[in-house]
Amino acid sequence: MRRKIIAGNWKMNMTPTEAKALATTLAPLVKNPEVDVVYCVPFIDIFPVKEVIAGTAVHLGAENVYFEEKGAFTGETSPAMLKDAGVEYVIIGHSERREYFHETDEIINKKLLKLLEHQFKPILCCGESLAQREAGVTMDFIRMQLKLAFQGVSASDAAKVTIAYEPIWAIGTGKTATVAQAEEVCRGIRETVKELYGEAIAEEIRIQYGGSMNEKNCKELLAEPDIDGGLIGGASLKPEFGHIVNYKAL
Ligand SMILES: O=C[C@H](O)COP(=O)(O)O
Repeated sequence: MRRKIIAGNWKMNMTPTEAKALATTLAPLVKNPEVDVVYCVPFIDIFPVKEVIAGTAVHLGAENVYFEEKGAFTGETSPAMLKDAGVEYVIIGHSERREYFHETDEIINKKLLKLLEHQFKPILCCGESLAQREAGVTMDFIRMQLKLAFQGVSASDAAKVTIAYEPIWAIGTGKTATVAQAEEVCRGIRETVKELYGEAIAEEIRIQYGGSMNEKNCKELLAEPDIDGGLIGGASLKPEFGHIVNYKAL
């Protein structure tokens, strides 16, 4: 039985002071022993958030990483830096990074390999645009994204990855995929993992849905057999995140 994983992606929100206040507000709300809860926060918020979640069950995550070990890469953050700061999960391949920062599948593959080398738990995002959905190529596109991202990754390492399915048209738009659409793609992702690594890894790997998930739609989405959690943007910045973590009680 896969454990659910509900992660907040705070994106470029929250100054260190605000981050500390948010983590403090959320502290009494995010308790659910059945769920892995992760806060993926901007680099500059890692230390203040770490201080607040110390001694709780909340896991610390980052929103990005660079794939080189160290050196003249102004503005970048290495895996060793994140490891030393206590980060456990790292988001890679988010559509915002692909679109605004021109991250290619090749870059995402390098990041995935580097994170696994350093024993992180990567959260690998994938998802189609509206044009791709309307053209009927959603699953072909995602299958390609996954095959490229997982190049060179061993089966035992693959199981450590969480895959986040995020339809681009649903991110921050208030337009959630229907439960059937989300489950269909998450099942397709599991089938792709099975093609790549076999049934045992496909059954083990966790797949999240992300895209306008909120306290109103999370219970239904999380009840689906292939949706093992959520990657939450907007709603992770509010007390609502606590309700999502306790989705069974909604
Ligand atoms: O990483 C999170 C997603 O991009 C979803 O963002 P959202 O919940 O604001 O739509």
